[in-house]
Amino acid sequence: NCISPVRRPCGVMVLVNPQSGRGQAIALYNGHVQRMLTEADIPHTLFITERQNHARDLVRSADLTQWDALVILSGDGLLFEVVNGLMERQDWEKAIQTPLGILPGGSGNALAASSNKNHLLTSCGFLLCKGLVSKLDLISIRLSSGARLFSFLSLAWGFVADVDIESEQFRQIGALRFILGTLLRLASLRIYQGKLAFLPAESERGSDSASFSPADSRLPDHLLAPLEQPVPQDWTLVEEQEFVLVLAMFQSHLGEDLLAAPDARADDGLIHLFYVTAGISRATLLRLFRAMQTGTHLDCGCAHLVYRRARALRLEPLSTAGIMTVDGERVEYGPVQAQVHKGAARLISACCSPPPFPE
Ligand SMILES: Nc1ncnc2c1ncn2[C@@H]1O[C@H](COP(=O)(O)OP(=O)(O)OP(=O)(O)O)[C@@H](O)[C@H]1O
Repeated sequence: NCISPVRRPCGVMVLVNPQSGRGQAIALYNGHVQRMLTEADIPHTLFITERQNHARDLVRSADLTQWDALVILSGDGLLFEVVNGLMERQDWEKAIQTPLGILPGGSGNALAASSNKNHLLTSCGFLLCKGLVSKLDLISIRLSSGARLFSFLSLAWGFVADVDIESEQFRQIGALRFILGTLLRLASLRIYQGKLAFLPAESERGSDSASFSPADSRLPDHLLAPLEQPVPQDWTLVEEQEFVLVLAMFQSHLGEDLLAAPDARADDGLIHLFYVTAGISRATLLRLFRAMQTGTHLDCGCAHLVYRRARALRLEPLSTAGIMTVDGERVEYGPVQAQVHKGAARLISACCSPPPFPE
């Protein structure tokens, strides 16, 4: 699915979050990344983020004619800011075509792991130097307040979202925080009540309900009906209303070592929807997460785990408070819906074969 190499020599904006992961991103830049980019003759400028939303503000106002690629040395959270900053620009249509690169510096690094066979910093840096660009799906997320976000990774509610956010207090131990968080949440396993509906991927027609917010012309969500109306008739309503987790994946990896949706590709135009219904035992849930490390959780024969491919979904929690995450970042809690926009952004990744230019 490779569409073109980045023009070379090119100017690269490298955004580093000094707080990401175990706070080693600057050291990674000084130790590895700077040398690789210099050796590959890639002119670049370092921007160190000073606060939340700094990267979002930077790319929203940047003169993008100066930059041929935006590279994030951080976790998925910083890329989430960059994607949304680009989509908030007047010239969003052109801006979102700027190739994006990710060098793993966070504790999750799911996109870096999804787009690379060997998800080491070095292999990501190597890809960046090769400059192969492929398409990346963006998922439009509508929150009940009317806010709209663009996601490239995941939407989570229940167990996974709780672990992600509750384990932030253990940030100092890096990716181990997810294991610790999982064990703690398993010990006090909860049931989450809500309604789930989705448009199956195989549905040919696609909903013809009125599209959203005529005022917002960015990537119109033609599959979604307004939240206060019922979902369109060709959607599937999930009978169960008691869940342990609902997880919509847009990439293969939920974390560096969690292959949640083995078949997912960056631009497959699909939402890989997983949900686990109430009644699952702690031991089985733990087994599922262990199997997810090798992407074999669907082979466990667990009747509580359901997997569907979708193009859009709606989730309506029945509780008024809780945790919901988009790309691992906490978002406002409440009814939410999502629709995939195939290949709307561009990613520097390993999924190009063969290389379009001689090495
Ligand atoms: N200088 C900073 N100080 C504090 N927070 C920052 C700073 N720069 C960025 N942030 C915020 O830190 C949050 C986490 O960043 P990021 O996701 O990149 O790292 P991570 O959480 O370690 O990685 P992952 O998302 O893969 O777990 C983001 O919401 C981002 O806005």
